[in-house]
Amino acid sequence: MAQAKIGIIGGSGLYKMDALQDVREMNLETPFGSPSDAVFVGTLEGTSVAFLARHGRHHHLMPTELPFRANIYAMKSLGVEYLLSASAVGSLQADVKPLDMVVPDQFIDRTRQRVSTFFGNGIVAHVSFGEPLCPELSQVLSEAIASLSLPDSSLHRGGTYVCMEGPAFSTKAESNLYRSWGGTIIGMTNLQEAKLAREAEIAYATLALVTDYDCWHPDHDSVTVEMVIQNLQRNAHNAQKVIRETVKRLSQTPVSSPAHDALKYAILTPLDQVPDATKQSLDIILGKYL
Ligand SMILES: CSC[C@H]1O[C@H](OP(=O)(O)O)[C@H](O)[C@@H]1O
Ligand SMILES: Nc1ncnc2[nH]cnc12
Repeated sequence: MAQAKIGIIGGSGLYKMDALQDVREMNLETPFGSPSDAVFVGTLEGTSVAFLARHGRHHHLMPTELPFRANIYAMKSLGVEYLLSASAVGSLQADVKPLDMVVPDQFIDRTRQRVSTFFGNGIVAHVSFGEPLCPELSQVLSEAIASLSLPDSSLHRGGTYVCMEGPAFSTKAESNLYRSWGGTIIGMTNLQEAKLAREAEIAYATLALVTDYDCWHPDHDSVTVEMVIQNLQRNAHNAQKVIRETVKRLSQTPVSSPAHDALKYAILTPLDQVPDATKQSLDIILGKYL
């Protein structure tokens, strides 16, 4: 039976959910290794949710080192159908200010060293990714933010999240290039999660918390970790409020997401041709098609 239909991945500055009650700490193993940390399953707004600190509770994992597959697989194994990511981002646009919140609807992938698929080893699948973030879940998240009327924080619905490799921040030339491409915000983590969540048929949406103007803005200092953490600390309480409100709304009115059937027409390899070991390691993801 599902332990939690809603999952939360907390990024920089969001290492635990304060309001989570009756918490169980679950140390999960997956065919793709261990997740970033234990998954905390508990009750939020009367609903069972699973929380994972993306970089570990002591922030010991770099973006490049994140066990993305294990993290998404662990969420899937708990029965998660909706996954909310809370992430720190830099702004690439003047009207997107530090402390604002963005619910992006697109990505540009500038990563170079990451595995972003569960497939291979005898099974080929190509999921649709034209709408990389779930529009329905993003809508619930946006409505939750808007309903809270947070002071000092504007909501931006839609926008392009540029996902870079890191760990060093961008050069000015890169930052300006991303601006010229129409990028709205920049971060280092969400693209792989969104792809893997899609392959695992989990609806995924991002609450992007703006912490800085990266390094392009002539009137603002270039991003530093200190700046990111300071602004996140100012915003952490609001982020938790938004997550609680989203969970409340989602549990009252669950949305149906195209992501929940993402594999229906995506798998090219006849399943009776897939090696047993591969079938076994993808059991939780392929289950309903086997
Ligand atoms: C601490 S600044 C850079 C760091 O913050 C963001 O992390 P997350 O997406 O997990 O909130 C960014 O992607 C970098 O990993
Ligand atoms: N400017 C920036 N670039 C990449 N990741 C970030 N996370 C927060 N601010 C960032």
